Amino acid sequence: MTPPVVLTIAGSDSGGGAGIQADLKTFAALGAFGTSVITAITAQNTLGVTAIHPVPAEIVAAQLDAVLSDLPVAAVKVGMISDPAVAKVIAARAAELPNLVVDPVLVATAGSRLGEVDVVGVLTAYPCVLTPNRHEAGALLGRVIETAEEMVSAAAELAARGPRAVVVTGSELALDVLHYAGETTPLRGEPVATVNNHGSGCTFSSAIAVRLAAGDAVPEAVAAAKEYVNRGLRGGAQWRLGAGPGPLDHFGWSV
Ligand SMILES: Nc1ncnc2c1ncn2[C@@H]1O[C@H](COP(=O)(O)OP(=O)(O)O)[C@@H](O)[C@H]1O
Ligand SMILES: Cc1ncc(COP(=O)(O)O)c(N)n1
Repeated sequence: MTPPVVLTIAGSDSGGGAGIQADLKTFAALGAFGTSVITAITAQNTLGVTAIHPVPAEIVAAQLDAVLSDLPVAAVKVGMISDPAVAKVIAARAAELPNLVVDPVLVATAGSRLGEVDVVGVLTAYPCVLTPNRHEAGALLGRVIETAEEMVSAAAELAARGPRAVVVTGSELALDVLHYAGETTPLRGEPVATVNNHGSGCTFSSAIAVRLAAGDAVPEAVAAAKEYVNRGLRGGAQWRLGAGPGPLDHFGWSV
């Protein structure tokens, strides 16, 4: 059977743990055929980002044309966008991007800045599934989001800007908050004791896109993605890949 096609529009992580590399592994692991539009090349490892080379907007547009004009894309995940012109290219074609999931990437796990609120904020107005972590939700709203109560109000406020759903993720708390169809629901997971969380947000948003492509409704897609990330974190918990926060076990090699 022909697999569903999912597209990631994101940055490359040379260390292989986050960005395009995490997205394509997630797509493959969950049974989707992955395509990619690269928005930036980062020189990155588990310790951090040492250089960023933005891909020119016209090359991003050409990649998008090449994929959309030929392949039956069923869902799209958007990650790192560092250039306002690239945000414009994506926004101009947002209506053609089915099952859009936007991860408003602002800062890498190791602390380097990967995006700006003004640029990323452009896409939060589209009917997407928006997946900020607490820090990103706080940056988008201009205040600190830390507690479960603050996550609940942040999810509802961000949803009022236009997304069809918002999931504010809680990293090591394993508690996420979903706002969908007018309701806010806390999603509790099993916390995994690990330092290896590089790429967890990328993996989460990509897994949501795959499940939406497969026909899941938003709450089911989010629940399945949460479970997939949890497995990946458990599998990679004992891995020693790099001196900083390492990647997830995308293929279940260790669980
Ligand atoms: N240590 C952990 N144990 C269990 N779940 C986790 C852990 N860290 C992250 N998650 C889950 O991973 C998903 C991605 O969220 P998060 O790590 O907050 O994204 P980001 O990488 O953007 O900070 C969420 O479902 C979150 O609950
Ligand atoms: C190219 C790129 N894109 C995104 C992230 C965020 O990673 P995380 O999933 O850990 O928030 C990253 N570190 N690098």
